[in-house]
Amino acid sequence: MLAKSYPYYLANQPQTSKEMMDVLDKYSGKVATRVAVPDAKATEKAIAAAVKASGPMREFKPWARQQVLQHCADRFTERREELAYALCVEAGKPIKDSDGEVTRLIETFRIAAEEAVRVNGETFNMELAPRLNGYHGYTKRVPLGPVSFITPFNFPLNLVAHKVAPAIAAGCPFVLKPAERTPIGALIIGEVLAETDLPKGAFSVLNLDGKHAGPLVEDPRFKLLSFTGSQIGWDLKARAGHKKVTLELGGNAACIVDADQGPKLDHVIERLVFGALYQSGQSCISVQRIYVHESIYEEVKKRLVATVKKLKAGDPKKKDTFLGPMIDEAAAERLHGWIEEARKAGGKILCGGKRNGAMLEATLMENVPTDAKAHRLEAFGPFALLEPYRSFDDAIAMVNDSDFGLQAGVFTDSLDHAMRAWNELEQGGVLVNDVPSFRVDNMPYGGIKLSGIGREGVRYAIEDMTELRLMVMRER
Ligand SMILES: NC(=O)c1ccc[n+]([C@@H]2O[C@H](COP(=O)([O-])OP(=O)(O)OC[C@H]3O[C@@H](n4cnc5c(N)ncnc54)[C@H](O)[C@@H]3O)[C@@H](O)[C@H]2O)c1
Repeated sequence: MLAKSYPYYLANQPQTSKEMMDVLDKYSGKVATRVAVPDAKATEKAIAAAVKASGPMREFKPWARQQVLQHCADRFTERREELAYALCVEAGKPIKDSDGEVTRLIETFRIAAEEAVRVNGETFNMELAPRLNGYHGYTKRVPLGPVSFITPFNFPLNLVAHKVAPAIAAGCPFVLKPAERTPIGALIIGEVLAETDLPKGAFSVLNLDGKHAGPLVEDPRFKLLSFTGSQIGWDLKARAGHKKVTLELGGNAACIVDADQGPKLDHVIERLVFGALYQSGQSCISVQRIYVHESIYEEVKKRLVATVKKLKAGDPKKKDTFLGPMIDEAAAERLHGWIEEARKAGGKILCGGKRNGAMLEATLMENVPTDAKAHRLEAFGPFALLEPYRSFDDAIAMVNDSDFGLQAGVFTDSLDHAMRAWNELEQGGVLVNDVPSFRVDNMPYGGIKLSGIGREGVRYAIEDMTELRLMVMRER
């Protein structure tokens, strides 16, 4: 069950407001609950409180940060069902996947609890020449200070966790603006954080829409803006002034299926279907382009289509639903338009292609021209295209023919091809024998090209939220 309404959080405290925002059940389209919306004064108070909390957060020692993070992980475990249900309703995410996301929320906080006591510097030798005898160098990592976070709709818990948990581990006060279509996950995280003894002002969770989030981007009192979302991130970076900016943006991830899969093809098909269609393809590392060696192309195509046609679509609250709705009708309409455009330009629909409101059928296509939107832009929906390739050189070139570079996958038993993929694919990460849609929460995760700058994954986010401070000591 969801609460009737949810407060926002200002300087660790729940707040009501005259202005309320509806949150829709994404499957039924009905109002599921309402959230309190802060005004401009509250945003200013949240920033001032974060500035004031910088000192106390710095002094809030690693063991105390660890305890807070552990408490959160324990409370999320106790509230697992409620969290999964909230996600299922607010994001239309199938309940099994929602439960999986709660697991990742818990894991991310547990990883951060471990990392909180491992934020180390180094000792280095400065005696490089006789004139430097007796000099020693030491570094430690110090928190940056107040940081601002903006998160997208598609992982309302885990992408919030990837900012909030490292911030606590690093000792940075933060102001978070969750996606306005899916704020509930972040607000339950806020409710749990409010139970802890984090210093006053250490966190605020503000239910703002993009138009009212300007101060989180522009205010110079923030030392870092960490943004996950669409290409709008680049505009925000241009407005962010001198602060550090990390951007986790989208992609049109590709996967290569090399020749000679033999009996392993069963696993390849299962992973490709998952990678392309899991949570209706609304993942930044969803498989959008599948390049298959020509010797097995027809077989892979036949088996993919047969598997996709069996997937259960519909109510995300039902346990056996694989494919739920897209986030809203406009998103489904947009991708449906791209599919139609690709079809008219010579692409062939292998399965799916029809839309009913926010429900878009799982769609596979081939012969999609490389300049079609469905090929070049981020589909961010239940869609993938297939193309055969002749040589591994061709496959690498096809994957790299993209403005994005988040993750790519390659199924191969050839060590040479695996190494070539790792060396030559222009990506933040290369998955060998799995789909690019794979992520574990301690790995460095992020992209190049239009997919962003910086890496998340708890330890890497902590690096972004701290800076090195050097001490040089001379013996005398
Ligand atoms: N690389 C990653 O880790 C990753 C993970 C998940 C999603 N994504 C990307 O996120 C996108 C989907 O999410 P979305 O539709 O919520 O993205 P979005 O860019 O529309 O919204 C993301 C967030 O930015 C806010 N926002 C929008 N305009 C703003 C403005 N002018 N000023 C301040 N904030 C503003 C939104 O309110 C929301 O909170 C996809 O492109 C997806 O690939 C990337």
